[in-house]
Amino acid sequence: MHSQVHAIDWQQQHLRLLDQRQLPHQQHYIDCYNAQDVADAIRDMVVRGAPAIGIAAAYGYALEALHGGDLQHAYQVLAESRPTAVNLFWALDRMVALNHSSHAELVAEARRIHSEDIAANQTMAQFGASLLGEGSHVYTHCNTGALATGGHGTALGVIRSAWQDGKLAQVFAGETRPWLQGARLTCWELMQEQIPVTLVCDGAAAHVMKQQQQQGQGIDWIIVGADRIAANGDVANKIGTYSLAVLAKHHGAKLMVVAPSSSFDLSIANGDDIVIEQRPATEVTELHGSAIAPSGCDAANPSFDVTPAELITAIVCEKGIIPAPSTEVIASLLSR
Ligand SMILES: CSC[C@@H](O)[C@@H](O)C(=O)COP(=O)(O)O
Repeated sequence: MHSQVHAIDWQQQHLRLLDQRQLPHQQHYIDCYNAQDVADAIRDMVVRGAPAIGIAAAYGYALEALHGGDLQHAYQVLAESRPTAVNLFWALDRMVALNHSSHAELVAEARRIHSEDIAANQTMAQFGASLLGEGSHVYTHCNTGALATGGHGTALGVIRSAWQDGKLAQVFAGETRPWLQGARLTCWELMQEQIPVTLVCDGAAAHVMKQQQQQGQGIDWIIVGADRIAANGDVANKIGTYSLAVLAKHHGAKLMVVAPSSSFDLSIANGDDIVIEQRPATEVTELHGSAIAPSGCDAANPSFDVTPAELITAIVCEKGIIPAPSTEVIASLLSR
């Protein structure tokens, strides 16, 4: 692993979370002592990114046990924090399965969920990087790095590993309105490792792709993460991913989705049944607490969208590469 920040730090009796709302300008930490503290941190975006949300929730559940709290209540508040990332429910279910265990065993399980995620990221990164050719131009969206996971990252893990393999010419990072995870977090992570990144405002993606193509330096791969992958390979990810998938088709770019097996939800046949989180309108109508839209303006703020499987070139998880995702291939790979 590299010198990446620790977004989630277990401190024996409490959980320390890097407050991602304040990045890149301040590295401020928030201490959580029970499940409610962790649920608040997830809902308020202190910790975000599907795998990181799952890991934090597992620690939140363990904290409640450690301090003799009500585990049913812990499950409930954590499960209600954010609806789309299935990793949250996957991690909580793993904890509940150990309900009659000691608090030490619950803490150990949370730590296992954390370390398994880091290992999965390393494996996926190698698989994903193997798909890239020399001198690749890639485009990513939101933040899928060390901050969004146990460490290393999913899509950003592939980008990190491809850079180490000498395969990358340039990374383009979409800013990702309204929380600006791309601008604030992805550019920060990449610049710390001197990986060449150009920040692109969301509305400029089509133009940048056309321009790169005209210059003979077209985007080879769009590489993104996932919050929930349905049985047929439809992928819910940060709002704007679907637009990029459509653009990729028009501009001859391939689309790679990188996510651990904990992001798959085989109980959902296709993406239509994935619950899309709607966040407050003020996140769109205000910037840093100042109004940018007329007072009383209505705003839609879906946090995620669903990209149909047919637009995805490959899904990469720690169990392998799924080219042209379909229900059959996904079921077969995940059962290994
Ligand atoms: C490895 S993170 C994968 C996804 O969780 C990521 O792309 C994303 O959409 C994060 O959304 P966020 O709202 O910041 O939690």
